[in-house]
Amino acid sequence: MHWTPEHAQPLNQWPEQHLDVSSTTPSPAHKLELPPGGRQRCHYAWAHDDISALTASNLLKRYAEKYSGVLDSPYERPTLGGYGDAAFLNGAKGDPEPWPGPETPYPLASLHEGLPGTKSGTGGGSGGLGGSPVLAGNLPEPLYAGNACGGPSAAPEYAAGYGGGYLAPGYCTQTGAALPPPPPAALLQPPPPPGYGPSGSLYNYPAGGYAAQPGYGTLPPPPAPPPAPYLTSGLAAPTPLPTAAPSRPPPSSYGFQGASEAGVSLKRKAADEGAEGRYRKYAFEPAKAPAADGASYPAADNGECRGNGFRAKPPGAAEEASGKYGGGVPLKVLGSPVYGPQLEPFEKFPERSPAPAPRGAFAVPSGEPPKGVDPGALELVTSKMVDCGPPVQWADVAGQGALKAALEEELVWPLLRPPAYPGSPRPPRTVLLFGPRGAGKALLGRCLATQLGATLLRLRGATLAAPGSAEGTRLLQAAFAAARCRPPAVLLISELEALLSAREDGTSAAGALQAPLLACLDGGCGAGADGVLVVGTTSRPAALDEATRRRFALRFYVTLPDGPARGQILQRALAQQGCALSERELAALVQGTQGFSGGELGQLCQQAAAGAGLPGLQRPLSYKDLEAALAKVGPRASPKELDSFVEWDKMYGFGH
Ligand SMILES: Nc1ncnc2c1ncn2[C@@H]1O[C@H](COP(=O)(O)OP(=O)(O)OP(=O)(O)O)[C@@H](O)[C@H]1O
Ligand SMILES: [Mg+2]
Repeated sequence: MHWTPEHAQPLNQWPEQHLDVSSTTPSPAHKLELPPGGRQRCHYAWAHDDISALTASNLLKRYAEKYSGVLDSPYERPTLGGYGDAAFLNGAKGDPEPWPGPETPYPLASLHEGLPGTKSGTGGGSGGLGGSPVLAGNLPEPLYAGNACGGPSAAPEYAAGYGGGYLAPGYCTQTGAALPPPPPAALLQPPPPPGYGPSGSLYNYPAGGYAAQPGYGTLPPPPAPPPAPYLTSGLAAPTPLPTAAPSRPPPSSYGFQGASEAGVSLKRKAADEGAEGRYRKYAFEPAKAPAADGASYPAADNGECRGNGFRAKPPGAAEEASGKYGGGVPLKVLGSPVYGPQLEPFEKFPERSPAPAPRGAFAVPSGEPPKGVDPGALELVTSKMVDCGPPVQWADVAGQGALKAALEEELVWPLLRPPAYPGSPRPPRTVLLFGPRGAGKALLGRCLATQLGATLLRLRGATLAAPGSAEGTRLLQAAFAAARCRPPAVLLISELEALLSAREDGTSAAGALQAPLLACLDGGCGAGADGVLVVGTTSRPAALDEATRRRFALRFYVTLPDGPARGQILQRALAQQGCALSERELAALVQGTQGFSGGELGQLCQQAAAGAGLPGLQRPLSYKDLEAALAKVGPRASPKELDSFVEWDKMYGFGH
């Protein structure tokens, strides 16, 4: 090829032209244009194709020697820029200075990274010699094998070394005269020294890539990286970090109130690491198989039910715990040893323990029905209000990573641990969970009971305050008393706001319930006793007056589920209906259910099933059914309402 005036391009356009390395003589028409900053020496390679066979052979020999020298040198080499001929790749020869032009110098990676077959296979093909985009971007592709543009293949002798691995895609537009063929690949890439076998791998990736993570949003496993032939087989390859979550350090004290905001927020951030981080146990677990009888909750069996999802066994019946509870440990010695003596078969009012448990532990036995409590109401509470649902683990609550971590750190741990020293601060016994309806407040209350190994008693504010319910006060007091009789106990009062504000028409007993509630929260009905945790939930925190608000030592905002959490809740709900959506359909559904609470997502699935005529219809639920249901079920919480939660949280919440 002869030089033509079309090569007389300004320097800044020069990289658009192709480059021949067969000559070191600059063309007279290649005017030197000094970029800003000045460049003292600059030579251009000049293309021509009329060199003799002898010259060509000499050139080939020269470059072969040069590059075989490079390849034979130790692995830790400087970048090409350090070599005398670094500019070979940038179009200028013998200039070791970085390119001082207006653009930043082209990054020159280590030559090893650019060589075909090394680990830099992810650079979109631009990781060729030195990874120089100039070179890669201007080589006329038709010369090289592996040309995605369909150009003629390279001469067979170059195909192996120039397999197109370093050609970035998109060079099809370069149809100019071809460069002289590059030197044979065999010369540029001598056989690796012994031990540098192509099978050597830099990282311990599994051959087939990593398995997809369970749960929503599973992505296809990442492709295994290309082999790294430059590692000797004897070299110890870096090992991926261990996947087991490190054990969490115990809290240094019970001073939850004094925890600094910064420290708390850092802990919360760590909690958001979800399944991959140290809070792995908070990861949502796939749907559990429904009970054999179809009931989601085992039938209440008051003789055995402790209200925390666990059934106490007769003495001596050692039930092997599942892996979750520590293999080989009988189920009845759950969690902290503090609960060992209490996790015995429940009797209605167990005898007071002769040896009182240490003060401050959550499980101080009492067992005596308090005086002044209506026995009938107590009996009613005991038989009707003890929740015998299945245990709820942290992983059963989708999302809410930071909140779950906060509850565990601020509530569960302090309650489970004995006091650090006599007179140390008493752990909190009251917590308020507020947030939109169906956000999972009650679910978290049940989870707390499970974590504490506690009996769960449930009260609904709206039921107690129902018009005509003169029993409200008696039931409320009895519930507190019953909780005290069955320590450790969690008393879950949902719709708390219903107990507080009397209706204007006077049909509600709500106003009358506020005083007994406050008295009970102050410990008058046993709530202050060790071993009872009161969990109040409300979707109208603004309705709480200051007196009530102050009674709750901790106040947490339960937010609506985010996208991944919605996906998990949906997947779980749909799996129970035998419906499996594709990933795309699920993603679309998650997108379409923004602002839905967990409860509303459950309603959506039920509506879809009802709309499709299930369960009579013998086909699985489809995406279309869900789309149709979306027209009927929507989010109830308005943006304004959500803003008010955020505001309230800022003012009175614990700010997890
Ligand atoms: N994060 C979640 N993960 C899994 N299920 C959830 C989640 N949030 C809500 N749900 C499900 O949604 C339903 C309603 O939840 P829950 O009763 O706990 O809401 P709530 O906040 O107490 O509502 P309300 O204010 O009406 O009392 C339950 O079936 C619960 O299992
Ligand atoms: Mg609720």
